Amino acid sequence: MTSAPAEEGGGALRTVHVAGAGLIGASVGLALRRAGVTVTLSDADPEVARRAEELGAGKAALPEEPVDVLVAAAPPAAVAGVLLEAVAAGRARTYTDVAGVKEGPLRAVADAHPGLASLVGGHPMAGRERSGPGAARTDLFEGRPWIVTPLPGSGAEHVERVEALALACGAVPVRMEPAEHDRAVALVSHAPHVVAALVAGRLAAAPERAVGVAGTGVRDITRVAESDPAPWLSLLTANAAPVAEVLRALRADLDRALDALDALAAGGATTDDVEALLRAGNAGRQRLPGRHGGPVEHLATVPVVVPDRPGELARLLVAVEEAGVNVEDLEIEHSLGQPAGLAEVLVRPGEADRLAAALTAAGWSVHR
Ligand SMILES: NC(=O)C1=CN([C@@H]2O[C@H](COP(=O)(O)OP(=O)(O)OC[C@H]3O[C@@H](n4cnc5c(N)ncnc54)[C@H](O)[C@@H]3O)[C@@H](O)[C@H]2O)C=CC1
Ligand SMILES: O=C(O)C(=O)Cc1ccc(O)cc1
Repeated sequence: MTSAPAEEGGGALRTVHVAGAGLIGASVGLALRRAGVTVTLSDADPEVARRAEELGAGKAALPEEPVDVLVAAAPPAAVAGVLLEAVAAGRARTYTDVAGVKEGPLRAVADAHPGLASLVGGHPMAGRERSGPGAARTDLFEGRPWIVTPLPGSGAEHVERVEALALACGAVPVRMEPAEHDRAVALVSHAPHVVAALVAGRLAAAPERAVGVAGTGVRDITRVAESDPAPWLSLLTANAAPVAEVLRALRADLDRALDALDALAAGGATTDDVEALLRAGNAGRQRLPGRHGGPVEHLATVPVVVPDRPGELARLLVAVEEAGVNVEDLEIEHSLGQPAGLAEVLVRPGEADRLAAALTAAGWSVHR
């Protein structure tokens, strides 16, 4: 679908060049093309740019004229080099990036060009565990925060143009200073990643019989530990000090939890301290915004037994559609060798009873 060029702030956004056509660069290209923007793409590996073009993310070429915005979508360690080359070649009116750390890469460019008004950092808070253009999605940024980090020298029109870029990608722009950004992502993304890796690492050499009885809790808390280490190594290298600060505070919490558990194990202590840490967890989790950046959406789960036969899941989804209910999310629990799996259909709370009744009437086994 193509619409008129994106109009919000800083004038219309008509032309964008994306340097780095991997997961994020190609997703930016796809989203901008959907918004009617003309996109050109380049990559250190021309084959990657060609694949992104094939998927519809833009034309694999350098721009012939300066574009409205150049987006550096290379790994964090390469971003400053990409921006410096582009600024030297005069490729755009406004320059931005999407790297997951902001202070280091932006300072390197600002140091070479003090007071450069056309430079504004950016970081979409959306990603996937896979990389490369083949993993790109047009709707990757839909409803997600896109952190925009102006520098002291950034001009207002350039900040607005980067916000227009975020909006054209379907994201919600949020302004922060680079250092505030780096502390925030250390807290909500980088340190949690390290903790997930540490928890999952405990399982690596554990007895098979213990790992074999794992349920959904440990899967939930270790999901991101499945990611390719390379991009996370770049992020942790570039944001080491803020991440260490979060982990040091966590170490103090862990020491308090140990004291409380040791006291319980020794007998005679109350459960107050352990309860306090569990309640602090409830309070923190409650503060996480929902998928669209608003308050947490509490979805209702309708668990349905799905026989392990080809086409059964598709048949279930058709039955949900026939019930007139929108699927907000879908999770599948399935153990090897079992003749059936459990599909957890997540729907708006007001619709769960109606869906359960409709599926039961249609012959599905609903576990509620
Ligand atoms: N993967 C994720 O979940 C997210 C990543 N980001 C940021 O997006 C940026 C790109 O990450 P991904 O798309 O995930 O990685 P990716 O590995 O899918 O793509 C990066 C691309 O940059 C290219 N590249 C490397 N050096 C280059 C250079 N000097 N000039 C031009 N292209 C170059 C690589 O060949 C590769 O195709 C990173 O800075 C990352 O921090 C931001 C939000 C989420
Ligand atoms: O880790 C997270 O919180 C994500 O939601 C995915 C992600 C990974 C890397 C980024 O730079 C930004 C977002």
